[in-house]
Amino acid sequence: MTTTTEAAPETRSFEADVAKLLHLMVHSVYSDKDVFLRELISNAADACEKLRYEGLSDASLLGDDGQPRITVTLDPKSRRLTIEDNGIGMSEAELADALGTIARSGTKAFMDRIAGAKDAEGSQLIGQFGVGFYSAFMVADQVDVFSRRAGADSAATWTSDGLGTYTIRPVELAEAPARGTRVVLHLKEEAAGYTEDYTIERTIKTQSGHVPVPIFLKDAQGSEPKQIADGAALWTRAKSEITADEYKDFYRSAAGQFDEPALTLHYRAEGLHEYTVLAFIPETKPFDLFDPDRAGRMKLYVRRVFITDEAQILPRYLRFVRGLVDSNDLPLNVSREMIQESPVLAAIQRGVSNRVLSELEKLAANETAAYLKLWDEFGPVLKEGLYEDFSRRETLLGLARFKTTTSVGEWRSVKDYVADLKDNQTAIYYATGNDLDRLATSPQLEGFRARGIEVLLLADPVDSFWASSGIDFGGKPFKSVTQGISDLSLIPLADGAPPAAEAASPSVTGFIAFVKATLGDAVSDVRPSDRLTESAVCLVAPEQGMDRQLEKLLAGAGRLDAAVKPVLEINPRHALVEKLSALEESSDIRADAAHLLFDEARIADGELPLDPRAFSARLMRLLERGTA
Ligand SMILES: Nc1ncnc2c1ncn2[C@@H]1O[C@H](COP(=O)(O)OP(=O)(O)OP(=O)(O)O)[C@@H](O)[C@H]1O
Repeated sequence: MTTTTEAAPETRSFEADVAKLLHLMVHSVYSDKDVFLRELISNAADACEKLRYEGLSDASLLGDDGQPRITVTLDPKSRRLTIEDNGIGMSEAELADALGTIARSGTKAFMDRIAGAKDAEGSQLIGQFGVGFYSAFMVADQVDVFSRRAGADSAATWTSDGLGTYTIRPVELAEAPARGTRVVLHLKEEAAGYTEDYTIERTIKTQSGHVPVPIFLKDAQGSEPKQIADGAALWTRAKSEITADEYKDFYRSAAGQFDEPALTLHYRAEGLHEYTVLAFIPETKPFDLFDPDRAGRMKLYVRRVFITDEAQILPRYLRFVRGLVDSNDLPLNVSREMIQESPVLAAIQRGVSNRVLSELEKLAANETAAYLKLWDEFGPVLKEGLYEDFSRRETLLGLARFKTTTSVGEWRSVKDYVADLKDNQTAIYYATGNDLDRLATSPQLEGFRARGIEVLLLADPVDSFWASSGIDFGGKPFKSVTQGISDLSLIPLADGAPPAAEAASPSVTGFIAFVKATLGDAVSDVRPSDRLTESAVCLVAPEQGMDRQLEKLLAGAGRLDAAVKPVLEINPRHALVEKLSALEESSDIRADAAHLLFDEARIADGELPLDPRAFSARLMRLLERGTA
């Protein structure tokens, strides 16, 4: 006999993020409300799988009920829908923790995005988020959860109307399941359809027919439960017997995604190690793909028992792949930590990673359009591998696709690029920046265009890092267009004009020396440019310096103490430069012009003038002269 029911119920407020999420959920125009059932069944199945795992080391947790089961009960009269499992259950503290907060990372940022989105877009975003337990409030105006943790001799209940607070109190054991969790939905009037036998059976079969726990349906209190899903793990069946729809449903329920899988990979590895892989590449990016805390989403099973989803089966740059690996060789009765260190797991990690990449290669070779769509979504993540995974660098570079100065919006591979090298071209040139359109018009590219040299336009933040990490393709190094004296002078201009140094007249050479003396320490050099054909000036990095974009990124993140002084390049053929060079040496316009040219180059690079006040004073002076 327990006395727990005498304890007063405790009412608590939801964490701010939950309250926001609930508000969004209830008010969303989200049309596909059926997903609440998928979410609750997936939680119930997870709970059964957790128990199966804990039961391995402590059989007493299973007691005399070793068969995992999910039971859905319909009660049209009182408009209630109940989902019950005999899984791991939750203690009172766990109830408060799990159903009062949101543990997932990136939630805050996600909420802000939804709040800023328009209606239709917002509901699409909710879809990407994987709505979780709280989706119950899309169809219910009250939710009661009764739970008893496996092995515990107490039970508790959680109840809420989803409007800001929830209440938790201990309950008599008889009120809760003997083990596990019962979720009771008090359905809203317009959601009464969810007590219809046919609707629920169809919804469960399509959404959750392949969860690895059997599902039973009871069509009224007390009636005999009917099994509607057998809990056979889909991945153990032969590939030839599984339809595309079955894969899709499994993917959706396992990954909590709403899209179609862009690529499905199902195979059995045999030989030294035996394991089955069922993995999916989604069609669209999950919302938290770039959240630094986002871990991989591949589950590890051992002989159909779920072990962990933290085994990092795939490297970080493949974190968009969802699915599972079921191993036959890993020991079941060791801790998760020991499994992490097992050489078998290391072999699986290697094998699966290589296989995913080789499937991507195949797709790239055989189904270009599908591959490019996938690259569009996940390319920026895959490119992280170029500096994180040296052993697979070549493969990853082969998979990479780029927009370039000559590709007119199409994607090009490095192989395509190298096939079109100009005579004497010894490097693969690239320009980095934040924005593709602005990059395409940057002055540094002019000389490359004028020589017909293709330049890769790299606009993802990750690009500055890998591109400047000493990477090459077939012996051709990657070189930034802002870096060093490029070997451009060796490649003739399309119009046959001579290289810059030869093009510079003595007066221009004199003017360049004057600019250098005037700017002093602000620059590391001033020189005639082979890069420029239309603009008068641009900034580049010195020969040994870092790519300018990378330097800016590092300096912005406080990771660089003193930025290296840039080189100012001057176009000796530019009309303005010729005019300035022709001015009397005593002309006081020359000094102002030297500073203004430097500031102009900074602005073209997306920076502020070095000294904004001095800049405007100089500009004013020149304008006044011009209008005098
Ligand atoms: N039936 C259940 N049995 C045991 N614990 C549960 C059950 N339902 C929910 N929980 C607990 O509540 C937590 C929150 O559930 P919720 O569905 O919101 O998110 P999640 O399952 O962690 O994430 P996701 O929906 O992305 O898979 C779960 O992580 C789990 O700890």
